[in-house]
Order: sequence, then structure tokens, then C-alpha cells
Amino acid sequence: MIRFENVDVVYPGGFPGLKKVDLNIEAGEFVVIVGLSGAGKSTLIRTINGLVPYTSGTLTVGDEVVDPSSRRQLRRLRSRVGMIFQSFNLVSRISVLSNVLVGRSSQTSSWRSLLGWYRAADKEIAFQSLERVGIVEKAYNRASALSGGQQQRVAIARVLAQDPEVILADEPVASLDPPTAHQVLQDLRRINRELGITTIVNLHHLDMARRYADRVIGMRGGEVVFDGPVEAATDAAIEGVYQRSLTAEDVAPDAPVSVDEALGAEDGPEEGPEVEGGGSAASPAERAGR
Ligand SMILES: Nc1ncnc2c1ncn2[C@@H]1O[C@H](COP(=O)(O)OP(=O)(O)OP(=O)(O)O)[C@@H](O)[C@H]1O
Repeated sequence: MIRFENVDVVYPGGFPGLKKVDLNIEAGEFVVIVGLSGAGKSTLIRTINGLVPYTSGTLTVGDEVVDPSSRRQLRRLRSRVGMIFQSFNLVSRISVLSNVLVGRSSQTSSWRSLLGWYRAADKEIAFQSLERVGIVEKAYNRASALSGGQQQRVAIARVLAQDPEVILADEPVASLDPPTAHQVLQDLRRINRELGITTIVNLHHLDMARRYADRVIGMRGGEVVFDGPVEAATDAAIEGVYQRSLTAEDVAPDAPVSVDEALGAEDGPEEGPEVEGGGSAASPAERAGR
């Protein structure tokens, strides 16, 4: 699905962002990238959708080799690869629904997008996306009126409305308190399982990485220095990535549990909203009060 072959990124000024990265990420995987600040996690993620152009090697997404110099191809790539950011990146003064409809822009003529005249089918997709993250009732609220966790769910719904093959999430829970962070990660994990969307997430805290990842990639100095199933991401392995001992803060923001304990923990409670069927005959739009 995503293949890095000997990929380098050199930032303007000559700073190396990625060094000789070789990676294969299969369709449907849920991959978490860990590493200390400055390790190259964001660079790796942003290279996949062309936000950061790679300077040598070959990057393939699906069946297309990414050509950072082709604006047309980058537009197409970004319609297939959705991105979620730490700061949500919503338009705060417009409604939740309008924000989610932005995810339909690549399928909508520019005059319709500009005027906000989205087709009924696109609105239905937007409602269904909001339903999938459990906040369809907020469709007509201003985005700014929502909590951080709800805003991140809107951002996930916007990406879902794109019908993406890949979701990239760059520190998606760094601005959220731990319980809310877990809920957002549970949403991403559930969506990955239900829809089979390849998902790549940068995370700082190891308890979260270990709870949600299938596979962990460790980075240091722009290089991939660890790549294995979550079971292999032991304390010793991550200490090898960080090149120092782990601290409580590495593991969890405010709950210093043993990392090996977290690794052995059962799956987190699947608290996400019921999505299929839901026990109600009402459509998502009806539940939103349309
Ligand atoms: N636009 C840029 N120009 C020059 N150097 C950059 C640029 N963006 C990132 N870098 C450098 O590239 C390196 C990797 O940065 P990156 O943001 O990918 O790290 P990260 O692992 O995501 O860090 P963090 O966890 O702090 O976000 C850092 O040393 C950073 O200073």
C-alpha cells in the first residue's frame, strides 16, 4: 500500500529530515510511530501525502509513485490520503456539518464548494461520517462550540467524508486530556477495523502506542531504528530507540504505570458509539435534527 524505498528528505538549508528510509506498510494496518522530539515522525507522515517533498528515493502510495513536483498528482494523492492534525484544523466559525463537507471538496465542483451548495448525497455522506464518530447531534453547532475531543472527532469525520484509503494522524491527541485522548484513539482504531483504512499515527506516549498499535515504528535522527509488531515494542526495544532509560512521562502523561504492564493489558474498553444499526430506525440526518 505504502512503500518507501531509500527515501531521503532534506529540508531547505540542508537539514536531513529522513535518511534512507525503507518501509512497507500494508493495506489495513494500524501503525504507530514513536520517537523523541525531532526524530522525524512528522516528516515521515507528511511525506506520504506530499506535505513534505522527498528529495531522493521512491515513495509509492497505492499504485502511484508520488511525484512531489506534480501539483495535479498531489491533489489526487491528498484526496486519497486524509490527514488529522494535533490542532484539529477546523474552521471554527462555521458549522460542524460544513466542516465535514470540506472532506467532499475533491469530489465537488469548485463553484459548489465555494457557494456551499453540496449535493444531497454528499450531505448524507457527511452525516454518516458524523454518525460514525458519535456526534451527529452536533451537526448544526458551530465548530468552536465543541470540546477539544469533539473537535477532533469532527476532524476524523471530515477525513472519513473523503472516503480515504489512508488516514495519517500527526499527534492527534497531544492537545487532549488522557481519557479524551483514549476515546479519540479508540475511534481511529475502530474505524480502521470496520473500514479497513490503513492508519498511521504519531504518538508520544507509549501506553497509548502499545494499546492501539498493530505495529510500532521507532525513529531517531530521521532513520527508522525499530520496526516490529506491538509485542516486540518492549521497554528495552524503546530504550534502544530513545537511547536512554524510559521515564514515567514517556509512558503516560499522568499515570505512571509500568510499560510492561500496559503491554500485557487487555484491550481498552471499546467505548465508541454504536455505528451499524444503532438500534434506531432514524437516519443520521434525522438524528441530527434535519
Ligand atoms: N521545515 C523545516 N525546515 C527545516 N528543518 C525542519 C523542518 N521541519 C522539521 N525540521 C527538522 O527536522 C527534524 C525532524 O522534525 P519532525 O517534526 O519530523 O520531528 P518529530 O519527530 O515529529 O518531532 P516532534 O515530536 O517534536 O513533533 C527536526 O530536527 C526538525 O527541526
